[in-house]
Amino acid sequence: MTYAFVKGHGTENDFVLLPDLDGSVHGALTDSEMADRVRRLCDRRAGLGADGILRVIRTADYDGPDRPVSDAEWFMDYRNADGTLAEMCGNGTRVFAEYLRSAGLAGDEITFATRAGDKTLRASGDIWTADLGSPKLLGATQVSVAHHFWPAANVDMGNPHAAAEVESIDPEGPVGDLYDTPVFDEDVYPRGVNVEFFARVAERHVAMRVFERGSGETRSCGTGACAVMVAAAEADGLAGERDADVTYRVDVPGGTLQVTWTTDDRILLAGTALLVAEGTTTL
Ligand SMILES: N[C@@H](CCC[C@H](N)C(=O)O)C(=O)O
Repeated sequence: MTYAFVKGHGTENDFVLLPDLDGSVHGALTDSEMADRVRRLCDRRAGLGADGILRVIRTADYDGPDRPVSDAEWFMDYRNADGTLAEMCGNGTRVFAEYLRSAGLAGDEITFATRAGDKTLRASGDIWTADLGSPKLLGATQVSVAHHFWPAANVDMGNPHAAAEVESIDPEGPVGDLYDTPVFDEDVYPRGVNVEFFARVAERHVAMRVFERGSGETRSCGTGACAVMVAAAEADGLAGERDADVTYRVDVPGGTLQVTWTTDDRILLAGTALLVAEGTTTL
């Protein structure tokens, strides 16, 4: 079977988009067949290569796991490179919105469904800003790599994060090459976790690396950048009531994101979204 794909990325967190505009292209697959297809597509040697898949489907046509309850026309069916489902993908929301705009299916503002609820995005030129809703600060936890241990903030952005402040994110330092999953508390995160390491660059400016659940180390993670911002802001005493919005610059290996925590407790993630290729595949 041959079907269409589009390749895109947000700060080099890359995705294969699968337009499934009437639900008939991938809808006939069982869950395990779909997971196999995702792994084949994301394979960086034998496939197209991606950190995850964004299936573009009408909410009413989606009949798979975690069916959203939403009046929004479109559903972002996100899957990690290992075939697992995730609730949310921050960079993915921008790339998904850019696809809908470029296909003439949306304008500069759109609300669509995700497994973590409806999300609204607005574009200004090639920068999309996603309103990812209120973060949940769930206390302190711990992560470790190669017998180095760090306290981490447990932040829920719709999906789970452990954000650890470190002296340096240099791969030559204690954080290392992040080939393997950092050790985390499985009682706190029974369904796995995305682990971020961040270091201070300047006031309200941090740099991070991430090991993503289901994808390994990636060049960027939007919800991870939000979790890092929330952890840094909490450490800076800004997690309580704010009388003005607070913005942090978050550098990732693939670029730069801006994260704003508003006075009404919403997290706004701003960054680029680029579509770089389209074609057909038999994978
Ligand atoms: N890269 C994404 C997060 C994708 C999901 C994550 N790996 C998970 O399993 O929760 C982002 O930009 O937020």
